[in-house]
Amino acid sequence: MGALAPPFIGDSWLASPVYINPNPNPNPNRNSLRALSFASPLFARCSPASASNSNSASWASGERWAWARERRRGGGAFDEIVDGEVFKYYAEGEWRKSNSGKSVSIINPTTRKVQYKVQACTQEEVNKVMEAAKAAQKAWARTPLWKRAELLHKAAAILKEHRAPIAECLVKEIAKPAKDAVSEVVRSGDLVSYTAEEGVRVLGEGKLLLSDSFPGNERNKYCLASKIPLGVVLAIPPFNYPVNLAVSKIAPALIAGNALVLKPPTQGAVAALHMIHCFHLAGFPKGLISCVTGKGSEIGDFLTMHPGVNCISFTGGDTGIAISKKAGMIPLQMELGGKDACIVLEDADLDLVAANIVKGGFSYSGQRCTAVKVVLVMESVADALVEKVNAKLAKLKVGPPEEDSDITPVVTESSANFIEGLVTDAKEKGATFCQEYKREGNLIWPLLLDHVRPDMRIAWEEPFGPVLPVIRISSVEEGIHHCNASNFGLQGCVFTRDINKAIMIADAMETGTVQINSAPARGPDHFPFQGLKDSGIGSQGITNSINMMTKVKSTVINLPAPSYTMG
Ligand SMILES: NC(=O)C1=CN([C@@H]2O[C@H](COP(=O)(O)OP(=O)(O)OC[C@H]3O[C@@H](n4cnc5c(N)ncnc54)[C@H](OP(=O)(O)O)[C@@H]3O)[C@@H](O)[C@H]2O)C=CC1
Ligand SMILES: O=C(O)[C@H](O)COP(=O)(O)O
Repeated sequence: MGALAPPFIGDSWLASPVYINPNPNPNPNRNSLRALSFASPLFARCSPASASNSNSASWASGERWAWARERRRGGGAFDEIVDGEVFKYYAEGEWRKSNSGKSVSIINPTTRKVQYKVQACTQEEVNKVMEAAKAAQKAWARTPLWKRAELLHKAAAILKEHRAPIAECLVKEIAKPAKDAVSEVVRSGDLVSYTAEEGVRVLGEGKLLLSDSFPGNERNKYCLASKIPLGVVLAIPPFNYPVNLAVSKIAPALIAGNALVLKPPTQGAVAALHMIHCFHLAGFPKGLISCVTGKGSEIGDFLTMHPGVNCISFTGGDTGIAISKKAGMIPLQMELGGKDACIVLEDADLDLVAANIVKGGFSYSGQRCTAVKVVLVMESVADALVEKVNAKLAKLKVGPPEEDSDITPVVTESSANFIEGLVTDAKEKGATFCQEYKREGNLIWPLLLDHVRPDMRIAWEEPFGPVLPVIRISSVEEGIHHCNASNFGLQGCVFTRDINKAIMIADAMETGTVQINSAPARGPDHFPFQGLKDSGIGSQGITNSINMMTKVKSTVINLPAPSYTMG
């Protein structure tokens, strides 16, 4: 392995490349991949030169200068979160190095080189964080609601102020297109502010129940029910929204009076650490918020089975199913995978459908749980729809995230290999390729697969990449049947001009949300967001998350004799 230069240490960083690799052929896997691809007639691959600048030396140096500019915009605010070449973890209000002496590397999906390193925290460090969280939570629960809200508003403002350096991390760690990366941070600030306001409303109210409304009772008991915190909330977000899906757990937990321990995804951890620093700068009490880093496969079980955890809010893949079996008797909020179906009827506005399929299926290269993941279109309009979608796909810009390309490299090489496996299976089983399959490293060109049949893996599995299957159906019932036969049930959508039909189809689809005449989406962030079946447990969205991170406490006033208030 080559020597790592500090990711950004003042001016000295400017002089050194992000990664100094003495090996002229640093990525042996890349050659083996290429050998594999050229061996197969299916795959026409681009040479490195033809791949939209993705690896060129000039781009690499331009990239470093842009990075340095962003760094300066951060104004040194983030200096204390990094030590040498490794980012610190956050515990008891401080940025610390792990005693493990080990780090975890974060690979830039575009360059496929080490971009950052984070601490590999130990079990002992997790124990300490949990103890501190428990102690801090007691005091926090006694902090007036308006003060909690005030701090959250402050954190939101700091987060938005530092959107540029945080967005830059998202670009480098998860290859999120530059504009989308900024949007993620701004959206996160808005989410935190909205949560503060909503929390004041939702948690500022309780319920009064009078006993004489239940048969056989007089009015001698008054029940006062209010919402109280759970204790320590463990938040585990996925790589695709490491900031937004972290704050969507952090803000509701905090406003409700809980302490919060964050385990960020490895890809996206540095963006998450920057975001946590914004909460630190806002002045939250020591120990209330912590962020422990390390591979989920190594510290995940220790965290999720820790006796100090009173609630887990998780977003990710099948890992969530395993967590739910091990977690014990604590509330769980799980948002897992999806195979979001798009049902297209004969009377649909095909231009609208095509625009939504391209945006819904291919934005962030299909790496969204709410991406359109299978199109179920009536045979009579299928040719016309496929033609319109293909015309739009041809206009997408494919390349590095720094250039704000529409299609950027997928998050890891193993993810790209998985996607390729689905494509190979579809090819072998006779799907029609509307475009040539192309791949350069982790970068996969957008691909529409027509005439997909249920015996193909892509009909059921989520690629989490820019590959979309089209299944032609001869009846609406066939489309609903395919949607409901999936083990997932996150979102779905239906396109028709007939609102009565749309509502009946929406009712019949076994998914947490159905969008009528638009692609699936989680936002706006205060809308309820939930998955049925293997897609999740519970519901998110700001109000639902606040409620989920509380429990109800009742105090009953027992009068010696019935008492009725007079008008
Ligand atoms: N429904 C939804 O809202 C969303 C669903 N997804 C789904 O997530 C998948 C892709 O995201 P991805 O991040 O790869 O998902 P993963 O399930 O692999 O990882 C999600 C998070 O869990 C952590 N983790 C891994 N192993 C464990 C463990 N044993 N215990 C506790 N935590 C663990 C990961 O950390 P580390 O990175 O260190 O491994 C990461 O922070 C897709 O299947 C997609 O459908 C993604 C986004 C949203
Ligand atoms: O994690 C995901 O993929 C999301 O929760 C989807 O959010 P979006 O619909 O806003 O992209």
